[in-house]
Amino acid sequence: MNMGNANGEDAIEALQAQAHIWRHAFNFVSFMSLKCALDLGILDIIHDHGKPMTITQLVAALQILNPTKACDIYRLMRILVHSDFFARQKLDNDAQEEGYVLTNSSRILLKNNPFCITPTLKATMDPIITKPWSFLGTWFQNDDHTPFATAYGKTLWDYFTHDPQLKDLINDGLASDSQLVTSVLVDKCKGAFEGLDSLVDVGGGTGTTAKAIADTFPLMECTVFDLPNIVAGLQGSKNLKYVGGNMFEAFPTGDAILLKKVLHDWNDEGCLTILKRCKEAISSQDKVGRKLIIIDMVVRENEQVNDEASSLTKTQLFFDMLMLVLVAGKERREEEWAKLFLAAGFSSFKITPIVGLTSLIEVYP
Ligand SMILES: C[S@@+](CC[C@H](N)C(=O)[O-])C[C@H]1O[C@@H](n2cnc3c(N)ncnc32)[C@H](O)[C@@H]1O
Ligand SMILES: O=c1cc(-c2ccc(O)cc2)oc2c(O)c(O)ccc12
Repeated sequence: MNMGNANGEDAIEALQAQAHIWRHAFNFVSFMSLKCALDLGILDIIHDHGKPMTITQLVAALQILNPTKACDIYRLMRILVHSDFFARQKLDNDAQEEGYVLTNSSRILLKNNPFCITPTLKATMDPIITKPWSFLGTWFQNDDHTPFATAYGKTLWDYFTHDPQLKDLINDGLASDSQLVTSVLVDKCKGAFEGLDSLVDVGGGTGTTAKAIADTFPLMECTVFDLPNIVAGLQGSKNLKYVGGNMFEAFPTGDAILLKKVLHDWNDEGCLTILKRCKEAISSQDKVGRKLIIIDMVVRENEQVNDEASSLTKTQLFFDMLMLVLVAGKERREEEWAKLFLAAGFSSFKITPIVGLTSLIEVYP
């Protein structure tokens, strides 16, 4: 563009650029409007109503005390319809009046949906988690570990020790995310676990994934290993136990070690230490078929064949930035994974995309 001598075409280009910038700058509006709908319980109210719900019925159910705010609920619903979280439907075939109904994207946020990801969303939407994004620029020009550390002067894990509520919020979020991935895992990727007598889920959190594996394979001895403050007081079962410790020091051995969304929390140096420990832990077994099983993202940066693939990659890149901001971790491409496995002394690996963003990676000693 010629900056000094603007003509009509320059102005059209500038208007398009402006619209593009505003669209991105206002991405947070959808996010915050959805947060408001969740805070007010609008999704469950519309679901429990059982048929399209008019704006009048919704306002009444929300018990809006100040009548001047009632029409603002319409404005909130309008942006949420535009973002595909709700749709408008005729009350019945002949009627002109319309009401709000849920869409696929809001049904998954209902409290009683077995795959509800509302806790994950609530964790990412929490002001403690969103504040460090404002420190990204400052962080690039200082020596801090993460923008989170720039904002709070401590790591996320240290923050948990003085704010158990944040710890529970993030753990509930990760557990709700695990529910969905794990149900697909034990169904579509069952073969990866068959024949194993023991499995240690390192960094296994509160055990959602290991519980599902232990239930699917009752003869497998499963161990959830995580920091002592995460596993304290958790009850195991016949073939599931909890062990507290530090994965950078030592963890129990097994035919298979599982690392689910653990390596994305660490930089390459941290991952290498964990991977070498995993290799030692499975090498001490004499079982044929022993392996490391990783569930994490494999970023498909250069393979966008259609709009859906391109949108999945974009979401993976968003998570990559979240890991940078919170924990100095990263989401990795296949070549980056391969380099780490080779450096840790593994001989080969196999990637199986599970569904959506995540893949199963089997790594052999
Ligand atoms: C992103 S979470 C993943 C949890 C679980 N695997 C899942 O998919 O829901 C990472 C886990 O690593 C654990 N962790 C962090 N540092 C650790 C350490 N030094 N030793 C053991 N576990 C650790 C955290 O407590 C957390 O539960
Ligand atoms: O807030 C989060 C969210 C995730 C997360 C959720 C869903 C996915 O499919 C991948 C990642 O992971 C987190 C994480 O690893 C962490 O250390 C802190 C926060 C979060």
